[in-house]
Amino acid sequence: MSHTLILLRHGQSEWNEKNLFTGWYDVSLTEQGRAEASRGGQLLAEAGYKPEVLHTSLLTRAIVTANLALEAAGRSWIPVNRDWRLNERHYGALQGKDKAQTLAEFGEEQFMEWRRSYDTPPPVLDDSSEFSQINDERYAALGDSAPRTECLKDVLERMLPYWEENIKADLSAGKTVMVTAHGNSLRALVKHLDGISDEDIANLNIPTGIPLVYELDDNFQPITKGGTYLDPAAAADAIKAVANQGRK
Ligand SMILES: O=C(O)[C@@H](CO)OP(=O)(O)O
Repeated sequence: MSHTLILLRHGQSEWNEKNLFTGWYDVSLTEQGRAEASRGGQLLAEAGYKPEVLHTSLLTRAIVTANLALEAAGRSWIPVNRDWRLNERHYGALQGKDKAQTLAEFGEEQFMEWRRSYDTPPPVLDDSSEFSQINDERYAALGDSAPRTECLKDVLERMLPYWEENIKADLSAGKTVMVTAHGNSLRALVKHLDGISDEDIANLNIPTGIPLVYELDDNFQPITKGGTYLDPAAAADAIKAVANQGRK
């Protein structure tokens, strides 16, 4: 039996538009982001996909994207699970910083190390920062283990238990699963699914608002490596734009 997994990165957020490192900071979608989310749902409906259960992060931009996409697909009624393990990577002390300014200040190598290396986290974010989530009630259960910065490896390690215990369980039950999450939490999941090396994952970028569909075999291995974007031409352009963020 094959399994259908739909990955959807949230639509353009207010801080994507402003070119700021976002991480766990909770921002809303722009009008463009809302339109991308609805179009993502239309693409699903046109291709005949019917999500039966939704998993999202605890961040508004993913939640609103899922709501808009499911509404457009006529599937607003499906059960929902939300978990911090699907959150964007905590961007540490870079949260709230301008990407172009950070590139200019620290140079290409350090900038890319922080953005795309597998195992180098940015400096930790101080709990007293206006960009900290340390007193946010939605993470209260994490206590002192709540992250103050994360590299992609950290994201993979905290996301995998959720994949194993929650998402795979729904897929095993024969459900079409939609996961609405973030650039880096989805990069971590795709790295795991496609077996991408620690080096090569630096070159993988995920566009906003375009569904990426994986058909998985009995062993949860992708039948088509890399999955299938429902609008491949738009995805290719948007992937380039994400890769080039921070550059004029
Ligand atoms: O700022 C962020 O949280 C992420 C996603 O928007 O950015 P980047 O693509 O630079 O990892």
